[in-house]
Amino acid sequence: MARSTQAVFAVVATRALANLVRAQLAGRGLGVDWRLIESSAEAAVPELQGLLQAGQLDAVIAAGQGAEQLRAALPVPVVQIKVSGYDILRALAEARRLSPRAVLLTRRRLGEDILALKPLLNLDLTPLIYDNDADARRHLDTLARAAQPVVVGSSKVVHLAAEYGLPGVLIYSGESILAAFDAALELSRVARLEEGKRERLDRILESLSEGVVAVDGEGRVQSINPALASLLGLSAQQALGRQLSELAPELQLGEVLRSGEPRRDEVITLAGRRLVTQQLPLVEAGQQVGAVLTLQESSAIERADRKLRAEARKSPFRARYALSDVLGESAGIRAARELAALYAQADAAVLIEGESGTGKELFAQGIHQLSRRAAAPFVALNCAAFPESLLESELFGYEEGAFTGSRRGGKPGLIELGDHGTLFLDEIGDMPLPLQTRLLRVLQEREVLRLGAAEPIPVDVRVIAATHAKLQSAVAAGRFRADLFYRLNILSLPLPSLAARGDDVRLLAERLAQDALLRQGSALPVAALTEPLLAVAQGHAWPGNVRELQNVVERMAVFLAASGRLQEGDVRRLAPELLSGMPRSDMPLAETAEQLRREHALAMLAECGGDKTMAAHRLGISRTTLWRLLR
Ligand SMILES: Nc1ncnc2c1ncn2[C@@H]1O[C@H](COP(=O)(O)OP(=O)(O)OP(=O)(O)O)[C@@H](O)[C@H]1O
Repeated sequence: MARSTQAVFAVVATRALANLVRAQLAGRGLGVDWRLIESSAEAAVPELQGLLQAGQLDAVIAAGQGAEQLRAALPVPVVQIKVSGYDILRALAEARRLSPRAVLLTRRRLGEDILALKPLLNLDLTPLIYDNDADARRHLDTLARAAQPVVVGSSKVVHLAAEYGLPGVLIYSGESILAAFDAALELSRVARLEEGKRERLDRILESLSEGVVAVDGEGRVQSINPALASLLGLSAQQALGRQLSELAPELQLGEVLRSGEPRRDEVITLAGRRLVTQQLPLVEAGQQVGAVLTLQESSAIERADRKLRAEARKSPFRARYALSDVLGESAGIRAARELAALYAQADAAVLIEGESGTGKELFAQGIHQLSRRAAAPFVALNCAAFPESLLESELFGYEEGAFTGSRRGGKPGLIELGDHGTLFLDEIGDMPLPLQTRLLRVLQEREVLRLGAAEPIPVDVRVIAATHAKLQSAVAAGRFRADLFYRLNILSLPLPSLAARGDDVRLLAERLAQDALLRQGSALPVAALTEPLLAVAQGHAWPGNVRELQNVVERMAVFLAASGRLQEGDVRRLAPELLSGMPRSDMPLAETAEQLRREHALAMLAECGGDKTMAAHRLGISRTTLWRLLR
């Protein structure tokens, strides 16, 4: 249906009103296309329907009962020309000019308050009501025989009055007609907006490969998209208005219509296909007005699920930490942070040396995040965690058929997946010699050869390697290739152990405790955890560094959140490793002996369940000596 760009109105009016419309509207720029149908409402219906089908009708304007009839017959806005108080006054004044007597002949009582002003008009006015044409004629016949007044009324009344030789005055005014045009303009503007929205929605529904159907409160199809209609072997047009359950008994929305509750992910079989349905109530202004059902092929969902999982597998290739996540204010950690920030600006290989748990991966991520490679992948691999063959295929990937059981289409290795990004190789010292040779080739040639492949693939990765042991001794022992060592150790970043970081232990313990308590949902102050912990851990060597501290804090937080209180005795019981730790290598001998004595005493105290008298007795010392030791 071609639609005209300008709004098109039809005015339906008879005789006197038609003349007024012509006189009022001719030559006026109304910004609309309008036509006058000079006939009764009933007789105008076929012509109006024709206009509607041709897309040439936005609104109809008519008067009185005719407007009501047209509203019932047409699916377009119908605006009624209203009679205002001013119209009545104007018509009565006009009547007064023609005669001192007038009759207001209308279907309904009109302008009661205006009629109250009758004495002012100096007019002998009688209001009369009529029901139908015969009734109107009866009144007019009586009037013609007797008083011979002027008759004020609708177009039809004026026409009938003329038949009885009575002068008539039309009750409508030009202003009422213009007001009706304004109302029609507004209505058609809103209707066009609504239609535009509906059309857009239809286009969207048409473009969906999923089936969609909406029903009204009685389960009748209000809207259906071609995907579902064709599944049902119908056109959308054929399905409209019919009961959905008749079209396809498998598609049930009755339960949703009854309960107003959505039903999700139900599996049905329709036309021999396994489909997953979603059924939702349709609610407008708080009222349930129907329900909507969508259908999707289960195989499409499975495909999407596989794809999502594959995507999710890729996401670990992102760095989660920045250098700002490296906590600590000790000179050692500050220097390391500054060095790392500097290295981030370069693109050469970095070798991070530090004990286990000192934050080597954290620093590697931080460097990547601050480097020009930040938007590309950060791929981490622990070389100590895999046997040689697996490590090789993980790193370099393989071609289809490279070995029995190799995946179809082959598999890219981490070096390839880290293209344009950073490859973090933890525990590089544990990399077997043959793989060291292959890695060296990647770094020299900037290309990777998948296992079983003939052609290398160019790659651009920055390598950050890490080691807990001095790599140089592995080189000296012949376990690590010297040339690879020099390739990796261009920028070297030594990380201090936690024990060498002084006050950082407290700072880290406090920050970690804060996070751990939050995770436990505890509102207890951080000091309730850190004070007893740090008191017991004094002098502890922290061989597991920050990771060890993290674990201990986590354990204490769980206990504290559950019991509401943490005492030194609890710490000793929960973290006995804090007592049996080896003295640190950088301690003077006197301190070492002191620490060993204290730890032994603490262990005994823990064994005695915190009973100091018993612990002192078993240690063979006085309570005072024990107290001094533990101070
Ligand atoms: N300075 C620090 N500030 C905050 N958290 C830290 C710091 N150092 C380490 N961590 C945390 O300690 C844990 C261990 O760090 P990371 O894995 O980086 O250490 P690593 O040296 O790579 O250990 P490993 O050699 O055992 O793999 C991580 O959870 C990390 O976030």
